[in-house]
Amino acid sequence: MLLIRPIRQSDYPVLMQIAIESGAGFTSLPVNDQKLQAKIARSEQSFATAVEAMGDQGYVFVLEDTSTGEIVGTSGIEASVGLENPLYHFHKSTVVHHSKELDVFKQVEVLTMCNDYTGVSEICTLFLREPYRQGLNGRFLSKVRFLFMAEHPKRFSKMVIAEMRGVADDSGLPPFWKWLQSYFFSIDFPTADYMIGVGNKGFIADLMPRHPIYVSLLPESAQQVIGEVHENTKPALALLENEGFFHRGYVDLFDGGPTVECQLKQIKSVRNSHKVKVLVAPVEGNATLSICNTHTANFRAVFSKNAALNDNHELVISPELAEALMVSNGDFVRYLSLEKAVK
Ligand SMILES: CC(C)(COP(=O)(O)OP(=O)(O)OC[C@H]1O[C@@H](n2cnc3c(N)ncnc32)[C@H](O)[C@@H]1OP(=O)(O)O)[C@@H](O)C(=O)NCCC(=O)NCCSC(=O)CCC(=O)O
Ligand SMILES: NC(=[NH2+])NCCC[C@H](N)C(=O)O
Repeated sequence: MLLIRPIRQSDYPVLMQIAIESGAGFTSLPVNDQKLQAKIARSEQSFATAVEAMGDQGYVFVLEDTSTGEIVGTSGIEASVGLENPLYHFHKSTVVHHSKELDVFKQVEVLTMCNDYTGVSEICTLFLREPYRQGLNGRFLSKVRFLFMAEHPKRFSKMVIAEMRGVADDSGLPPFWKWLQSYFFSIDFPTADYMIGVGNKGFIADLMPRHPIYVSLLPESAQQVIGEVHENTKPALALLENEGFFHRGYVDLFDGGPTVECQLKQIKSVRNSHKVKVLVAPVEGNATLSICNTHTANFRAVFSKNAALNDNHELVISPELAEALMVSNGDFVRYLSLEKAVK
């Protein structure tokens, strides 16, 4: 069975392995002992703390294959970004240059640096190891955040964003970064991404162009990737677009990847999840459900067909699922169908 639970200290070696596998551009997992250890400790503390209002919490979930005990994926939520460390984006907007005398009307695009998403919640760190990229595993890992947020809304902002990794060329370097590197930064992309990942962001304010940038003055290769995602991130974006996330012109400073947003209560999986009591009994349902308990430190989520609603609006779940979810008769769970919507 595949089970999602909060990360713990003993998962450190595998988190480091995933940080290495995910590569440059996967900003939230820098290959740095101290930062990864601190990330786990902060997550443990966040899950364990009774939170009445969102603050500086960060939650990391792992996907465990219970048949082997192996960790095969990660998924995360930052409760409120940009408060400890500024959160920067470029915003792409339109400027009109118009001369009545000459009858010239030019609409041009500019990128302006901003901190517009300060204080919102961010979903992040979505990574599934390659052999497990099959069936409903990726959907489960992405959507589990929405079950948790639906169950614990006080811990999160009304607005949720996701920063999607931008396009990289065959050598792994973002075409968008190349012009910034040559004119402004003089450091390579992995170094810049690493510095962001470990929270050293001061160099952005020091070195970034101070004025809005005309998109048409950038090299063609940089213009083309603004708002586009990395090949490996296309499934992650498709999952979020199905949830109702959309792009409003905010892009990453370094690789031009899009940041997408959705109001928490508008997220499809938040709207379509239900909280019910459980009844533990052998059962074979006809739809695959993703189910979580209502705990925080002992949060558990699974997906299975061995669950179905009965006429009393209880969710009947098999004893095996009840044990994995740490629930018994009469406890509450929250569930969501993982089936693909018929288009
Ligand atoms: C993101 C995941 C976990 C997704 O898992 P899978 O690859 O198994 O996904 P999947 O279930 O097969 O596909 C999910 C949906 O994407 C669609 N899909 C698949 N390939 C596609 C492509 N090339 N272009 C467009 N859509 C595509 C599928 O049809 C499906 O849509 P339907 O459901 O409609 O059929 C994985 O790909 C992964 O680990 N990627 C590498 C790491 C990465 O780049 N992570 C995102 C970083 S960005 C981040 O972390 C922020 C975002 C976030 O946290 O959510
Ligand atoms: N444009 C970017 N590279 N943004 C970071 C994308 C990766 C992802 N959001 C993470 O958790 O790390």
